[in-house]
Amino acid sequence: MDSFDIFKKLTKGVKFKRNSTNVRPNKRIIHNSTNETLSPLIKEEKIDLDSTSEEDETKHESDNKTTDENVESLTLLGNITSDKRRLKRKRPSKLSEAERSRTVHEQEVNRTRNQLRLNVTGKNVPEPIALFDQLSVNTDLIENLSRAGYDEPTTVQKQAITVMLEGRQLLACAPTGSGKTAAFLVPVIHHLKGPQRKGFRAVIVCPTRELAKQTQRECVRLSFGRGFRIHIIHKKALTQYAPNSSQKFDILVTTPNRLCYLLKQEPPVISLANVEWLIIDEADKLFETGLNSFREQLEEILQACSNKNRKIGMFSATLTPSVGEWCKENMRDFIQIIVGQKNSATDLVDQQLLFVGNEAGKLLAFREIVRNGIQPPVLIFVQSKDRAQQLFSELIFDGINVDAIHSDRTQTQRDNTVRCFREGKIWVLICTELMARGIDFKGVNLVVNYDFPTSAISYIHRVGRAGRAGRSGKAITFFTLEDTVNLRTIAHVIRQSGCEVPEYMLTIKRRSKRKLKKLKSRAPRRDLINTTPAYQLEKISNKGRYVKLPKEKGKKKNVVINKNSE
Ligand SMILES: Nc1ncnc2c1ncn2[C@@H]1O[C@H](COP(=O)(O)OP(=O)(O)OP(=O)(O)O)[C@@H](O)[C@H]1O
Repeated sequence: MDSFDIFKKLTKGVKFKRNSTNVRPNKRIIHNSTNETLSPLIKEEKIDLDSTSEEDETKHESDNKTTDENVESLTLLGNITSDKRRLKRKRPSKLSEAERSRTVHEQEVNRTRNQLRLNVTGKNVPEPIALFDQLSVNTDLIENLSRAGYDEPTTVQKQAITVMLEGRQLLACAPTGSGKTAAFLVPVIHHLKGPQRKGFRAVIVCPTRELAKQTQRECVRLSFGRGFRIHIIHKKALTQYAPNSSQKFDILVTTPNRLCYLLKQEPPVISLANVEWLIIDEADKLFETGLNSFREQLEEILQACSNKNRKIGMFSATLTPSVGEWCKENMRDFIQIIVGQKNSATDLVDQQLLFVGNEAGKLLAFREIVRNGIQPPVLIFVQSKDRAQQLFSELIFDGINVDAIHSDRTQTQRDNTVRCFREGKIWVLICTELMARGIDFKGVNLVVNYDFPTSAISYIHRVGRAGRAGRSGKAITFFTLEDTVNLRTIAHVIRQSGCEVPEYMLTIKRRSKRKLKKLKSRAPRRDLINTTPAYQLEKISNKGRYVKLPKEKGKKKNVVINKNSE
């Protein structure tokens, strides 16, 4: 007779009240006291706790009957113990062979998703692919991908393409530079098949014109041979639009403002009635506070896309709750994909925070970086167009091949600057937040946050201009005492992406939400970027903009002025 049998005899006829609430408090105490000799009842509770999480407690209580058969070791009558393992009686499986192999397959798919750090939510999510060849699309599309140098799909492409190919609506969040553009273009091109002269059948909305142009280029490249007419609304053409203008086009890539301008005309001069796919790129940017009107614009665009089979795809490297809420309200049965950790910076960029003391320290620090040698192309982010202009005036006198891009420059100037930077004619490009989102400059080696970003989201996108398509890069972020409000948050983002930050930064007192919100909407006031002595400056506006007085003849420095961009 073993201890279990003794236990059974001793407790014959006794009923244990498992649902009794006065047993519960014991659980926590017992969980921590491993070496105590406990009564069978209490010990049983201990084992139960070890094998479950708190969430499972309800389920667990109903399962108690089977668990007491699993008791591994019982302490009875002092030291009499039994270590006999009583095996759980197996119930004959009711699963059919087909069901069993389906379950095994589902487990394998889940394992693959875990390995890819792919988190999906939604009903009946299609499987991710491993190779482009596995896609059920025409071979010309695969050839175009291969011609673009895309040998293997990136993680977001592996899952998002299959989801959209099945006609499912999608909200996708994947790191900067991870190929989200092709992830939505491939299924859109597949669904549209070829030109039909039915007017726009796909609309892609981007926050800036630069990004819209880049997306249009990628669309042309990936749809090569299909003969699609891919359109961007040009400023000049805004006045020339007529209701039939858009009939000959298939795909529209646009900013929300221009599209809504045309939709608002009486009667509307653009028709979106045949749109099958509406893609919102950099979705959270368009939902940012301050750009509230985009919600209204989106309503307008949605109403204009009156085709009842219209599908929506939302993409970004960062997501805010408002985007998720909007999707729940407006996208029936959508699937959500998150690659890696939500709202994190790319781990391909080596990130560093540099204390520079004050404004003057920033210029010194940047000059030091240049003295130590930089590998172009380099992007420098400042917080305003005025500061972009001020920094440009300083660096141009250092003989650096530099240019600046911001919203005060004409569209032609902006286009030329981007082209010259892409072609390597400009080495250092000073920019504002305008260029932080989506812009894909090949091989940016260094991003300098000259002015501290006003939010973690802004930081993630700025830094993400380097380290794209699997390449590595570097980011240096200057900070002064004025920037400590946001320092802790950004230090955490840097640490999360695997880079080192001093311990004290992670423990700086958390700032109030109100302060962080205020900072997000308005960057701090900063001293002018200027090393020219005051006597050489003449104030020209009450906005704090200055011009340099002409230098005396013969004293001019040897300067490389970039004429390409003009
Ligand atoms: N499968 C692939 N293989 C190799 N390169 C790729 C692949 N897919 C995309 N790329 C390249 O990766 C770069 C980044 O792609 P893309 O601009 O689409 O990134 P993104 O995820 O949209 O970034 P962001 O969040 O900054 O907008 C581009 O240069 C693109 O050509």
